[in-house]
Amino acid sequence: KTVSILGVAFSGGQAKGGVENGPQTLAEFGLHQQLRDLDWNVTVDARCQDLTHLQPESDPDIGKLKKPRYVSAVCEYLANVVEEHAKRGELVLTIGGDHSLAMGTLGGTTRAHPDLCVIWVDAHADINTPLTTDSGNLHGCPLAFLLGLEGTDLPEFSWLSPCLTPDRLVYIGLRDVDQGEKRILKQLGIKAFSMTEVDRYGIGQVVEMALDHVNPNRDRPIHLSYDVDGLDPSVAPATGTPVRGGLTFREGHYICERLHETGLLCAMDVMEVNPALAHGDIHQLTQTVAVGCSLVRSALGETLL
Ligand SMILES: N/C(=N\O)NCCC[NH3+]
Ligand SMILES: [Mn+2]
Ligand SMILES: [Mn+2]
Ligand SMILES: [Mn+2]
Repeated sequence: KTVSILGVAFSGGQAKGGVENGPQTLAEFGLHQQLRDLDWNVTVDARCQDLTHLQPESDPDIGKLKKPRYVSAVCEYLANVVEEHAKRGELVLTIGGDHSLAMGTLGGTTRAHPDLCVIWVDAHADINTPLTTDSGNLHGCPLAFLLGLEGTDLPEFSWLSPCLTPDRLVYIGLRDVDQGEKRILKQLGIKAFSMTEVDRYGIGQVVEMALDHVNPNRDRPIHLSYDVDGLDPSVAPATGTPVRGGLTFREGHYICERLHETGLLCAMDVMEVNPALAHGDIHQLTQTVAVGCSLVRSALGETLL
């Protein structure tokens, strides 16, 4: 079994510097060898390492959207690389970088696995459209583009055809959803297990209900898109938009352990690790990087016993 690791040093979907160093910090923490030790054949694809050459000379806002052409170009490139690895039957592991990259990862994996389902672990819904976004930061919008929602049919994103339907998406960990996003979730009937449901039912039940919703016969490939801010800030402090009341260390890992058990994981994204936001505290940095690596190990088969 082969896992292809794509480190994508990209921060264009949001405004805080440092998230582009996520991939390197996880690599330096030893992630690659850790996966080899779990009997994975690890290939590291460096093509997405540094995509700064894709940044256009000028990239004026489109409406509120910031750096639209840069984000689009990076995601288009990433989608092609992800597609290549996914079509070879490899598990595609993308280390970000900000969550706008999901337009690339899911853009690529859905070409190889059109019947896939998505488990989106995040404090945020990341489903703002160009019309509902406040900040214009595209890391808050990837799912709107992937679902082809109103206003996402921009010529600058013409390479990305809608590749996801609402019934194939389920969230775990939501607790900071914009008003416009709440409307969209309701209108589209998208299943979301917020932290309220995690507390009400427990993570074990939540993951089963999530799988029952998007993968009732347990026969669809699963793309796990993991924003580390889904975890509580006490667990993963070095991230751009921390929100209190998140998943515990164990809840965060249980999701990965359970998804490994399905044997259906085709891709995993680990997004929004920002080493620059450790508040100068080496422990907060190490803690966040360590949890990023352990989430991956759990999704790739590491067990406690
Ligand atoms: N981390 C973020 N998304 O996952 N930030 C953007 C969301 C703001 N509504
Ligand atoms: Mn996110
Ligand atoms: Mn988030
Ligand atoms: Mn709890």
